Amino acid sequence: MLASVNVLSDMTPFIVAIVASLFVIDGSLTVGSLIAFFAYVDKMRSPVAALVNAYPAITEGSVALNRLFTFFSTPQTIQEKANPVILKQFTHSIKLNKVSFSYDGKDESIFLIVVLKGSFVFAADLIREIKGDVKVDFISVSSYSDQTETTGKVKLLKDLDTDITNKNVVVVEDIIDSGLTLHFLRDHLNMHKPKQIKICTLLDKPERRRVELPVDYVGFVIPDEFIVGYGIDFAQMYRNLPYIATVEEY
Ligand SMILES: O=P(O)(O)OC[C@H]1O[C@H](OP(=O)(O)OP(=O)(O)O)[C@H](O)[C@@H]1O
Ligand code: HPA
Repeated sequence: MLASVNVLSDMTPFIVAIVASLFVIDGSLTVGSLIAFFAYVDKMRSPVAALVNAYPAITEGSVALNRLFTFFSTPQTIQEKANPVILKQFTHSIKLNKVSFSYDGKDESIFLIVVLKGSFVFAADLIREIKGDVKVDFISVSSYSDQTETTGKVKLLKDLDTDITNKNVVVVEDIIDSGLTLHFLRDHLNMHKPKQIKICTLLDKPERRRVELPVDYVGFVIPDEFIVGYGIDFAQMYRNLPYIATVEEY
């Protein structure tokens, strides 16, 4: 439609020139009138051409407006409580002591694989307590979306950058809940043929386990509560809390 209007508008001067020339030959139109008419036609054509050229910008604008309306009319998925409790300032801190990992009793160098995002605070504290050779890489997975229940689908967002073939790997997790994340990760990492994989987690919630998963190093076994703080989130919030807290009523 737009193209045909454009073509028609471009062809107008030619059509007018041909028809008017025939009138001039015929004697029913003077050359002066033809020139004046030609000038008028061009003036009428310009606004139509400008409108046609502006059409893509108008369409883009209406799509953008539509998106804005959709954004403003989307209901909030996380409802704030009417009277939220303000958390008091905590003075406690988390301190890791006497950290060591062993592989078949041998003192070999290790390769830490930090599972983003939740483990970044724990891993930062952990790695500074490790004596001896240690290398680190990051892998990013997600399965909780903005809710307190796993979606059951683990999405790999970022793979390792380094080759771990024949390496002594320690996977560093913040929390193990259903176990689905580490189950997926263990299978994924095994494809790279490491020498051994050990699993280290700050928190373990065994009551919620959906799959069997041997865990080698556990900081704390915790009850079935939703945890936030120290890198751990609820809908991407609260990772900055310097302590570990539980979310009520979920
Ligand atoms: O044992 P699971 O039930 O699988 O749960 C554990 C996983 O859930 C959290 O990650 P999340 O998907 O929330 O991503 P995040 O680390 O980026 O917060 C947490 O950091 C673990 O990786
Ligand atoms: N808190 C935050 N993220 C989580 C949890 C939790 O208790 N369990 C699994 N992912």
